[in-house]
Amino acid sequence: MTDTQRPDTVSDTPIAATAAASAASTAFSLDAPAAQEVDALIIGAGPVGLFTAFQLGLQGVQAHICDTLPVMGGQCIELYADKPIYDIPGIPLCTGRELAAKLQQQIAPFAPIFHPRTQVAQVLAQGDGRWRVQLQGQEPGPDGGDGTTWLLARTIFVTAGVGAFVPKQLRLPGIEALVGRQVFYHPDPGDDWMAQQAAALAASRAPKIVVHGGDEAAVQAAVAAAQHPSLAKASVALLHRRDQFSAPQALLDALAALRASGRLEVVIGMPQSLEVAEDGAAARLQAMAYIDADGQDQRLPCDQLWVCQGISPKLGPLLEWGLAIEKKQLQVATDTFATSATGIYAAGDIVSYPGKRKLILSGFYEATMAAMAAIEYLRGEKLLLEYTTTSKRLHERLGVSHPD
Ligand SMILES: Cc1cc2nc3c(=O)[nH]c(=O)nc-3n(C[C@H](O)[C@H](O)[C@H](O)COP(=O)(O)OP(=O)(O)OC[C@H]3O[C@@H](n4cnc5c(N)ncnc54)[C@H](O)[C@@H]3O)c2cc1C
Repeated sequence: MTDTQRPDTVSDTPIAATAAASAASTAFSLDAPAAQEVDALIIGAGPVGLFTAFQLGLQGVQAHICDTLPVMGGQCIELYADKPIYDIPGIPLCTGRELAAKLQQQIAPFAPIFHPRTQVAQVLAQGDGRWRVQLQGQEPGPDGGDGTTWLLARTIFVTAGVGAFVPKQLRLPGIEALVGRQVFYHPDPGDDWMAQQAAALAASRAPKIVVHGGDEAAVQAAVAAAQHPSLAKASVALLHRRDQFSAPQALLDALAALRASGRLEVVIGMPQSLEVAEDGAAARLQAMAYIDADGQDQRLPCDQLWVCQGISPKLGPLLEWGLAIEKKQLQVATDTFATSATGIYAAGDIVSYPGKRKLILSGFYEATMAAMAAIEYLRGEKLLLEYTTTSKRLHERLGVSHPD
């Protein structure tokens, strides 16, 4: 089910209202934007969200997965990518990064659709039992729109962990209007993104990129900008409050080499304000004012500002969707992992029930129970237990050979 349709004859109701909702009490939204129909949306691509996609895939359901992070893995990638995990059954030792990679390998046969750098902003009940979900991109979309996608989901799985990992904002007057055009939070310094920035800077004879931050992401972005061939004519400055950076030694060595060669300048200071010129209808960033280590006002010319001040989890809009919550945890039934709203399930660190343990192992169990309950809800019939060892149907879905 992947058709795009305009659900302009169905009603939008906040989740909280659905328990008591009658058709008459709902507000019709005649100008609702087009939405893509999906069977399952997973909110959060941490280990539990990924295993939910696996269990759904085994049952023939292709999931959509969204996350505010650019990559899958949740806490495993964001908080302890290179630290060891010893308590995943059957895997005596792996790092957070390796577990995330193995889970992605496991779900690959089911080709789930990943929406990176996307936060779920709204979940609205429809009169027909489905959920209309607003996915808000962090940057404008390629079509020049505001980066919003709408999905019409039959089931939703909230595997939001400790909250959406979102970049810490740089609080300077006027910065919001520049985000996605000249200001980027925690950019993904891959080839495609670099090429996009090179194209955006092509009109400038001597473009200037300023990276702000002192952690691994900041050093990585500055080194990548200085080394990338498509940005060869851009000057690169790394602005931080002190001349000390926290990153793996190989990255620090690369930074030192680029500084020594003059390709990259480290600027010590604290941002104060942005210098913006009117350029037709749009404001255009020209420079940043900062205070240097001696307390003096300084000016740093700047065509692009890449802000890497760290990432922190925020539960954000999730708390306002109207699902039953206690102490910022979703309440679930332990036989189905259904939430208080029909068709919405939850698993992993975001849920609470008597005896809950915040472990990946528990999350995998909860994800399995939730996916199976959702399949029964979608099909309206009991799900037969099949083993991946012996089931011909499961082998076909996994794309592996079945011994007849
Ligand atoms: C330092 C450390 C070490 C740990 N070591 C272990 C260990 O050894 N063994 C173990 O079992 N557990 C360990 N844990 C705990 C384990 O990491 C968590 O139990 C696990 O990550 C929970 O998985 P999850 O998928 O529920 O949530 P998360 O991993 O938190 O993933 C949730 C994802 O949802 C996204 N998200 C949230 N809200 C939204 C939204 N509205 N829109 C879009 N995306 C959203 C977030 O960005 C995030 O990527 C450790 C935790 C830490 C911090």
